[in-house]
Amino acid sequence: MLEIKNLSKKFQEKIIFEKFNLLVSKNEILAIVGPSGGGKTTLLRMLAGLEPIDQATISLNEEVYQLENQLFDQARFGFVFQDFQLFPHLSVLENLILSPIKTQKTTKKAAIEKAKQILEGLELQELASLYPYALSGGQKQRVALARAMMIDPEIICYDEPTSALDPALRDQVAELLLANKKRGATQIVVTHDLSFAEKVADKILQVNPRISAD
Ligand SMILES: Nc1ncnc2c1ncn2[C@@H]1O[C@H](COP(=O)(O)OP(=O)(O)OP(=O)(O)O)[C@@H](O)[C@H]1O
Repeated sequence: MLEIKNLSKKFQEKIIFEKFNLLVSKNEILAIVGPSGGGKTTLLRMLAGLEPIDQATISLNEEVYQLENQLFDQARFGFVFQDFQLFPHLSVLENLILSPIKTQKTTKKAAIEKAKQILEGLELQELASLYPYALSGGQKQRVALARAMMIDPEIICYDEPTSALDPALRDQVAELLLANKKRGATQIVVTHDLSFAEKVADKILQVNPRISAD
């Protein structure tokens, strides 16, 4: 269970979050929707430790994180950002195996085996030796999803995971999220796509309905 209480965040004088609360239970999929500029990406960036949090109480399975020490245990989180953040100098397979080898001391052989399995599940096995520049936007998006799953994170956060995909591939991503749920993952998905949210989510949370695009 991930719980965020009384989160505040400002950029200069602009209030993005004020006393914002979020609760996602183990195994749940929470969809976060809201207007452009409402703070959805900022929320994920704060969880990823990429953006400082002004104030909040955040706990994961009742264990409270000390924000001032940046004690987020990133090995328990997986993130798929909108710009995918694939390493350009590494092949698809190398992109997938880097983190488990570095952070979890998985053997290269085991990591490759797992990567192949995950790629197959997403029908991406043909892409294993390609470099990111040779992939389409939708392929990069699904490789980023595959990479996030390599470390079996407890919480997986996705920023607009279907934005580059046609309807058939959107369905594939929906199935992937549901399969991750079966595996025990807790998931947070930021999306503009309400029908996708309704299809996969247990709960839908509206962020900052008052704030409109700037
Ligand atoms: N580093 C920053 N410095 C100043 N303002 C920022 C910064 N990052 C984001 N903002 C502002 O914070 C607000 C929230 O941005 P954010 O990208 O989180 O919104 P969003 O809900 O993800 O929007 P979209 O749906 O368009 O992706 C916007 O007004 C944005 O301009």
